This record gives sequence, C-alpha cells and structure tokens, in this order.
Amino acid sequence: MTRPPRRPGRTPGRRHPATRRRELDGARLTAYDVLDGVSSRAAYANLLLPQLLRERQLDVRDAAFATQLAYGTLRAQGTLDAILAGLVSRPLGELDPRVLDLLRLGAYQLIDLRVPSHAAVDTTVDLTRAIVGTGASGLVNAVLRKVAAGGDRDQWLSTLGVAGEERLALATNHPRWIVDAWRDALGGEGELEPALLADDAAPEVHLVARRMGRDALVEESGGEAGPWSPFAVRLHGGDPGRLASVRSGVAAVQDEGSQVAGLLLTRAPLEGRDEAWLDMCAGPGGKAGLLAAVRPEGVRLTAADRAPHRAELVRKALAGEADVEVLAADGTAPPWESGSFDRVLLDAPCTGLGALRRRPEVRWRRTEDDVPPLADLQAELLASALASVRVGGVVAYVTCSPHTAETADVVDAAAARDGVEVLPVAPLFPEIPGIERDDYGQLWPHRHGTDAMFMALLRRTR
Ligand SMILES: C[S@@+](CC[C@H](N)C(=O)[O-])C[C@H]1O[C@@H](n2cnc3c(N)ncnc32)[C@H](O)[C@@H]1O
Repeated sequence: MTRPPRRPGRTPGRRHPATRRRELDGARLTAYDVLDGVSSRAAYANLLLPQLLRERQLDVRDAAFATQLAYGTLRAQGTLDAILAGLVSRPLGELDPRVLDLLRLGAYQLIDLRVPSHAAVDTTVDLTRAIVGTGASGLVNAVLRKVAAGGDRDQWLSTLGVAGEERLALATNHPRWIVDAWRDALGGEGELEPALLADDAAPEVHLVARRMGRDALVEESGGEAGPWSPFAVRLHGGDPGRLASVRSGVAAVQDEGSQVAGLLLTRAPLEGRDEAWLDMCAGPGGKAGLLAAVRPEGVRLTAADRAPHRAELVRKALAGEADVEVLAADGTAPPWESGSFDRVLLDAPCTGLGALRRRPEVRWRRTEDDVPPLADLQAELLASALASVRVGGVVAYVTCSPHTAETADVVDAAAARDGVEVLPVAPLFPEIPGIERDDYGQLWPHRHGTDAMFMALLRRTR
C-alpha cells in the first residue's frame, strides 16, 4: 500500500514543527505555502498570497520578495520542470508534491533570480527539513547543486537543446499550445515574442474612477492617467487597498483593457429607444460597475450571472446605484423576454488566456481540451444575447482571451446568420492605435499595456 505523503506539521523531530516554521525565512516560507496551496488545494495565488501576507505581517521588503518568489516560480513552472526532469531519477509526478514545489522554488532562485547558490540551496534545504523531513533534504540538496552548476536560464535552455517555438515557449514561460494560440491570434510570428514576454511580465495595477473624477484619483493615488480609458489610472506601485476611494467603492481595481471593453457597449451607435441595458455574465461586477456609473440618465441596468455567489458580488459592486437589477440567471435560458434590451454586454466565460499576467498558475492549469466546451457555451450565450436585444439594438461580445476559437470564430459564426450585422470596433476607438483585428477589436499587453481583451460589436437587424 502506498502511504499518503505526510502533510506539514506531522513531521516527527526534536522541536515542534511550528517552532521550526517560525525559525525559517518568512518570505521563502510564504512563497512555499502559496505553491503548496496551488498544487494541493487548487488555490489561486492572487487570492492566497495577499491573505498570507496580511496574516503574517511581513515587512515591505519580505512581502515583495515573497511575491516575486511565488509568482515567478509559478510562471516558470514549465521551464523549471524541464530542467528538473533531467536531474531526478523518477518522473516528477512521482515525487512527493511538497518536494517538487521546494525544488521548483530553489531552482527558480538559481536560474532566474541568480540568488547565490549557497543562499538558494541552503534555505531550500532548511525549508525541506522543516516541512518534509531530513530524508528529503538530501535529495533537494543534491538536485539544486546540479541546477546551480548548470548556470542561468539561457545556459539551461542551451543545455536542454531546445529550438524554435519550443525554446520560445520555455523562454517566455508559456505552454506550447498557448504559444500556438497567440501566434494564430496575432496573425503570425512578427510580434509573437514581444507579446509573450509582455504577457509574462508582472502587470501594473490599474484603477477605474467610477463615481469620482479621474484627476482626483490621480492625485490621491500618485498614479498616472491611463492612455485609453478616460476613467483609468495606472499605479506604478503601492497597495491599492490603502486608498480611501477604493475602500469606499467610488474607485476600484480594474485593468484598463476591461474598461475599454465595457465602454465599447456605450460607444455603439443606436437609433431609437436606449433605456434598457443588460450585462449578461456580470460576476463579479467590474464592468457592470463601470456601466452603471457611465450610463446616461434614465437607463436601467440589469446585471445577471448564473452563479448565485457571483451575482451576490455584483450586488455589492452595484450597492448605492439607482435603477439597477441583479439576477442570478442562466444566460442560455434567460428569465427575461426576448427583445427586452437595447444594449447587451456579453463578457463571456473563457479560458482567460489574455489575463495570464494576473493569474500566474492558470497557464499550467488550463489545457487545450478546455477550449471546445467553452466555445460551445460562448456560441450559445451569444445567440441568446442577440435574442435578448431588440431589433436595431447592439451586443458587445467580449472575452479576456485572444484564442481564435473563443473569439473571431464564435462571432463569425453568429454574424453569418441572417439578421446580424458586424459593426467595426476600431472606428469607435480612434484614440487606440493597433486595436483592429479585422472588424473586431483586440488589445495586447505588448501594444497597449493591458490584458489581451477581445471585443466585437453586433447589431440585430431583424
Ligand atoms: C468573464 S466573467 C465576467 C466578468 C465580469 N463581466 C466583470 O467584468 O467583472 C464570466 C462570468 O460568466 C458567468 N457565467 C458562466 N456561464 C454563465 C451562464 N450560462 N449564464 C450567465 N453567466 C454565466 C460566470 O459565473 C462568470 O462570473
């Protein structure tokens, strides 16, 4: 019978495990705990890390180092595993998952941060001894010494003998299938490397001034006005949670690309009635919050989400707004009458391949097999969005993925049906260069400093 791996805190030893954990390097232990949460409980690093930083009250320097270690190790997992696989006699999947996470954490420091090998190896061996036990620390010590001897990432990529797109994938921390998807969406090799590099860089925090002037938010935050959305402020550092306007909800954290995608709905030309808007997949309420703030007087906003807990988050995001209705409703079987709305935003559930900068582990969790069922759901939701809008009304279709199967293919198929007309996106955003993707819109991290948001605009003509 195989024994389940021992969990932290159950390791026998002379000192109590909690004492041993207290003696460890706080930043590295916190980074390890994030890796462990991601691999053993499918936690999201962008939620778990801030929680641990708050609980442990690391000072600013240690918090920054823990963040760099956790996010960097998660992003680099594909490359780290390619290196480690050649240095461990068993398949990596057969290692105690805690040991694998510790090896990744140590190897990342060696190949990417160039932490002196004695510091990277010794601290990881200490962590291993405290978390897993003395037996495993010998293996970690031996493997990490070999990683250190192999040099930095470039030297390792040469040693691995990878070339072409395989090398690009490992150099930019993307799985191969995502490299292929980005190449396809970009229409070729030209911008592929800068796009993938920008997609791997830590993003700036963007704020949206929802119910306050942008200038006041610039002043309060010390940030800079965003170039594309009239409501955006870009922060170059600092914790947005400290800002009074974010705490009170008159401003919020929102990628500038998401703001542009929400604003697309408001820019579409419309003849006749314009008083009922629908955000069909609204949770957690980022775009609904912006739409509620910018809609003309007299417009009623309905915001729906299939998941009741997400609808609850929308309710919170819209607290204090008049003339809004929040529904827990499935957009594919909606409770509203067909033709009820003048404008519909469909911010469809998607793979999230355009927002990998914020969710470092997602690139390794997602697989190609996730795409077809999502594309089917997107097509079904888009048909329902078109039925929900009145004749002459508009639907904005948005995804935070540039994958062609989730974007242009879905909209092309809907537009091929009678009674649907495509409205070109780029003329509605003359201030944003390089946004056109045929008649659709596409933002890119390397061109626009935003997530890779896709957007299309359709009018129902019959
Ligand atoms: C990309 S997110 C929306 C983000 C949101 N617009 C914002 O800006 O905060 C997609 C949302 O679609 C919801 N969803 C998935 N399937 C749905 C369905 N059949 N009907 C309605 N909502 C659905 C998910 O629960 C998720 O909250």
